[in-house]
Amino acid sequence: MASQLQNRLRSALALVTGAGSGIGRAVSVRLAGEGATVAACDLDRAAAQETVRLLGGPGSKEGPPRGNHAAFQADVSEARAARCLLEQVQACFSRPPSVVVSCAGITQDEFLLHMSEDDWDKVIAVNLKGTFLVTQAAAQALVSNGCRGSIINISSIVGKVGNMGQTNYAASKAGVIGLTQTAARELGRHGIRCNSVVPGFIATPMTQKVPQKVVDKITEMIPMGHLGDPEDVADVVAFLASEDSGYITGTSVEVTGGLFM
Ligand SMILES: CCCCCCCCCCCCC[C@@H](O)CC(=O)SCCNC(=O)CCNC(=O)[C@H](O)C(C)(C)COP(=O)(O)OP(=O)(O)OC[C@H]1O[C@@H](n2cnc3c(N)ncnc32)[C@H](O)[C@@H]1OP(=O)(O)O
Ligand SMILES: NC(=O)c1ccc[n+]([C@@H]2O[C@H](COP(=O)([O-])OP(=O)(O)OC[C@H]3O[C@@H](n4cnc5c(N)ncnc54)[C@H](O)[C@@H]3O)[C@@H](O)[C@H]2O)c1
Repeated sequence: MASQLQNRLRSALALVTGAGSGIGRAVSVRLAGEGATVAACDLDRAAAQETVRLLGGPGSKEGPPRGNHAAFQADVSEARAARCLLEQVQACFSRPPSVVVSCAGITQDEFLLHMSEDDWDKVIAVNLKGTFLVTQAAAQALVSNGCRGSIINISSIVGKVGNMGQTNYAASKAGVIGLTQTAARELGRHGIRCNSVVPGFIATPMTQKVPQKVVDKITEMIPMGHLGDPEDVADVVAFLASEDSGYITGTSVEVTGGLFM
């Protein structure tokens, strides 16, 4: 990483949900690499703790701790858990997170004709309601403390163009964009920016579940010819977290290799 970026986020406290895997872990590593203190949250406590270890946090084998990073366990789809998460982060660091990245997400893919109500409910609960709950709790904490901030919500290109087998997921990710745009309209006066990142096909455990024939079909459609890496998404998240994007809010930034440009 260029040296001038190594301290770009030195004063930031960043809450990252879904930090235990894939894009959320890459985001945590990148923000910490730019000087942020990271509150790594995941449904899977051990996975969040592993991310903190990778950051050189408490209990790290990566040499002396670099920063006071900390792991938190929460199910973002539960209102009480989301509120408690923000309370715990503020109690731990004596301030609200100035950067909030909602990466927590799931898929429960099935064709519309066969999709169960439970498949629908689970995906909406985590991907859309979970993003709402974390965004709301974080915004309440920032506004009540008179703090500025940057909220970054991870949507998907599927939320813009749809995808076979993903009526639930596509609806959730389209909703994330609308939620984030509305939050941007309401929170701008408080100095809180809200933006969506819209990844395409990124090589993570989530996409490892996709049938290979589908992966092959989609990959052929990508102008850059290959899946993206979680770090490609983290690059954009770090920009939106920083003052280098200080006049950007309400946008959705695609990270797709040109898929559906
Ligand atoms: C031609 C491609 C058009 C692409 C349009 C939009 C592409 C957007 C790509 C971006 C992806 C990134 C998403 C990101 O946010 C992270 C994720 O969400 S990762 C999960 C993505 N999930 C999927 O793409 C769904 C994959 N499909 C499945 O899991 C299964 O097919 C399932 C829906 C569970 C149904 O399983 P079942 O066993 O009942 O059927 P088959 O798997 O045998 O499929 C039947 C035929 O349908 C074709 N198919 C299935 N899914 C897709 C798909 N997404 N795009 C295109 N074609 C699909 C499959 O190939 C079979 O075709 P054939 O009979 O010719 O073999
Ligand atoms: N991988 C892709 O191609 C892709 C593309 C576009 C968008 N996205 C989105 O990016 C985000 C991260 O996806 P990924 O590919 O890294 O997936 P991943 O499965 O590797 O990571 C998702 C993480 O979220 C956590 N999580 C799940 N449910 C949770 C809950 N209720 N509360 C808290 N944490 C929870 C999981 O434990 C996991 O650690 C998701 O929102 C996903 O929809 C992924």
